[in-house]
Amino acid sequence: MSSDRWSAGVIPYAEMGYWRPDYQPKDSDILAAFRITPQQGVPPEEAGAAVAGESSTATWTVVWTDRLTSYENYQGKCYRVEPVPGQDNQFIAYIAYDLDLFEEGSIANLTSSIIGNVFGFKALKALRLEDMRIPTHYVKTFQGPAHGIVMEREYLGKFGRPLLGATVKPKLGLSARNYGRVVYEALRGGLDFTKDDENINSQPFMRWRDRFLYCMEGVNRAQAATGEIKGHYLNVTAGTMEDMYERAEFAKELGSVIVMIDLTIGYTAIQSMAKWARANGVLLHLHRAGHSTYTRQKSHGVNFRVIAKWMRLAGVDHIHAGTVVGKLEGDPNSVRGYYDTLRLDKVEADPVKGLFFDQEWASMPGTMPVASGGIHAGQMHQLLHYLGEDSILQFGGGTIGHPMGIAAGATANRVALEAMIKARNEGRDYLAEGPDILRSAAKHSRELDIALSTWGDITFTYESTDTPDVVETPVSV
Ligand SMILES: O=C(COP(=O)(O)O)[C@H](O)[C@H](O)COP(=O)(O)O
Ligand SMILES: [Mg+2]
Repeated sequence: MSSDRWSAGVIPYAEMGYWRPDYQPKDSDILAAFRITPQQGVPPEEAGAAVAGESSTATWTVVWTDRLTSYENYQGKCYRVEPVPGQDNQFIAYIAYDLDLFEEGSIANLTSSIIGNVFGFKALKALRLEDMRIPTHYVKTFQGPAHGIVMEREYLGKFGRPLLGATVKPKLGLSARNYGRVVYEALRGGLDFTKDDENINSQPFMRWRDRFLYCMEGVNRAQAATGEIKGHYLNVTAGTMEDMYERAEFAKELGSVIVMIDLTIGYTAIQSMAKWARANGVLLHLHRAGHSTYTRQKSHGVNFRVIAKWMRLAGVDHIHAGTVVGKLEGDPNSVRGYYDTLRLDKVEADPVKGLFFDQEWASMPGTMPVASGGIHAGQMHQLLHYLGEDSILQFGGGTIGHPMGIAAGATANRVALEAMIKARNEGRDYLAEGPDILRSAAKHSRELDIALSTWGDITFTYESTDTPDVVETPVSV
């Protein structure tokens, strides 16, 4: 390293040792891929070095106290910068961080480094964290999903098909008793779960305790009517940890198999609830409320695949991860990448799916991805094809908006799903034959017939904002 490093004043980050094209990342390093858009006149290597510096040890000027540390170990090292195909001023900067920089088992600590200050850097026009490689050394310091996909299926006694759910609508305003009726109708009609919406917490029109009581009455009656285990995601999101624990304890006391939290509660609160969920044998559902404020734009923010990784480490059993075909953002290839990240034990780097690194989960259980937002029974073949069997398909409007009522909406979804699973198990090309499979199932189900005639033509075909840079073949849905 040049002795100029110790000249007083401001010297480029690259010369301070944060640009290290010779560096070979270690197996135990935490790796990050950032999309950088430098300001005019800032060389990409300097921009990458600045991100490496500010997200690890550096400040804007030389400090003599570096000499009191083994600073070369603690420095983040930008080891590669590549131009993004088709973009004249975007680069992917790869940065390696030594494991020593991070506290074990803390998403808060990991993120305070990696996304702490760097996104406000004046020398960058925009910055996006595209992906991270979490070494197994660090994976093993996290609890991971409170129960995981396998255990959830065993608790529920439900195998071989996606699970079905519905978000109670309208989002706000129902009284506790009317709310409980929606839960009952949807569950007895054939769904496995119903769900509080992200913004249902404890408002004046329906306090949490009343909601919990009426929802659990609905769950219990539906279980008795169908002989199946049913659940309602009781949203315990609240202003303080104490309130969340109180609500979760009450949910458990009433026999709920699942509670729910919103991403807005913060990483530490999520990890605390995951610990609680494992200790108490209650499944933990996470709604990614708020994520699009920073995940959606391609040049700035944090890609959802990184949030998915952090949340699997943090320990949630369910996470909303996109539908491909529904009303909200979700490019098919990117969504495949998120689902792989959440479910597989070993995920291979794949630029088509936007996955920059191999990721080993070292037997950490999987998190169940939840598809929710503008989906309906007429899309069942596509949902099964894109999202696979270990997923939860959630139809809010697509259950509660059924002209024959809520239970009929639920039945339409269940019949459509079972017809599709049967076709798949018989080896049919269910994606191509999907509409026919649904139409013949509808001959025996008036509920499905009406669902198809009401929503069959509804599609949300808009261009995706967030797509991987390398696209296999354009997929039309
Ligand atoms: O209320 C809904 C869906 O309602 P509906 O089924 O009536 O459209 C969920 O909050 C969103 O799907 C969340 O989005 P995401 O799952 O993408 O985070
Ligand atoms: Mg919602």
